[in-house]
Amino acid sequence: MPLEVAVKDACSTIGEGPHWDEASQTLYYVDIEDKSVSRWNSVTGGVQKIKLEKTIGFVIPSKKGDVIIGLGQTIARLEWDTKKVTVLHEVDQDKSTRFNDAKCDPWGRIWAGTMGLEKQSAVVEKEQGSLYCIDTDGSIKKHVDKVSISNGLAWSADHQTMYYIDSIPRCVYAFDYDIDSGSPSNQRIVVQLPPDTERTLGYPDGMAIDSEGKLWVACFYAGRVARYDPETGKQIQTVEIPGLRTTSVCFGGKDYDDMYVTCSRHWCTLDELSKFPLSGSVFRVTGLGIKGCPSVMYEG
Ligand SMILES: O=C(O)[C@H](O)[C@@H](O)[C@H](O)[C@H](O)CO
Ligand SMILES: [Zn+2]
Repeated sequence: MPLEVAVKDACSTIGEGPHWDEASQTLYYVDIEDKSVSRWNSVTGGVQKIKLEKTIGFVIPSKKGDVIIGLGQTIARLEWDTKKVTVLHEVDQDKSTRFNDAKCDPWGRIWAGTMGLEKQSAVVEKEQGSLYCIDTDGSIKKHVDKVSISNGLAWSADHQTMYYIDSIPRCVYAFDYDIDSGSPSNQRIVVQLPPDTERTLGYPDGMAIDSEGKLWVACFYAGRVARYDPETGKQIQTVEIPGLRTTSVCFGGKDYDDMYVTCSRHWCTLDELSKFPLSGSVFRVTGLGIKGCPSVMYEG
């Protein structure tokens, strides 16, 4: 299936957190260690970038018209035009962590997780992170702790299941999900990558769900996005990506039939950069023949 570079050299460090904004036909993404957030206009090809003062783990547009960001250990609002940052919450004050990936549930609550600081890709002090929910009234609550690298999130179409990735145990978990209260329960493993395949099958990272309820998982160090059936835990399709450190995926474009993929350039070896010179770019995959689910904005 056709793959093209949507944004060349989009990120100099860890490209992450693609979020398709339908109204503006733009793609938001972050460059975590570059401390920047960008917005690429798919119609004009133009990119707007805002530099920040701390690492940025995610960006999610809100219904108020600003964006919510995971800035260091804080959740903040960023007004795009004025660049004004307002901190809403600070977490993990007794630990060395930072916010990483986040996603809204179908009701528009933000689920955002933290991770220990990396010295190298996927090298962290284990179980330092947590998963938080920021409700539409602005309140924050911790739901899961002892997370190593909090990553991809997705919800089933019937809203009854929440999927969640911790990259270090290399699994995708499922929880029963109560959409009315925003509470997950009954955690179980639905996909487990086999041991000793870290450099071939990679670490599961960002995730998106398609209209058939299948999970698309960015596989860091594997240069691919893998499609899994959460019912069987089996891989059913893969898309090769010319960036070994594939970090995340979302759907966008007309009818949500395009897939956008981010990857990292951070800590790439010279050998890796010569084999994968496009590391750090944002890719668009077309012709998949499936439809993805929209990115949900924050309703608060
Ligand atoms: O993209 C992310 O989520 C982290 O910020 C990354 O650093 C990688 O995930 C990690 O290194 C491999 O799992
Ligand atoms: Zn990630």
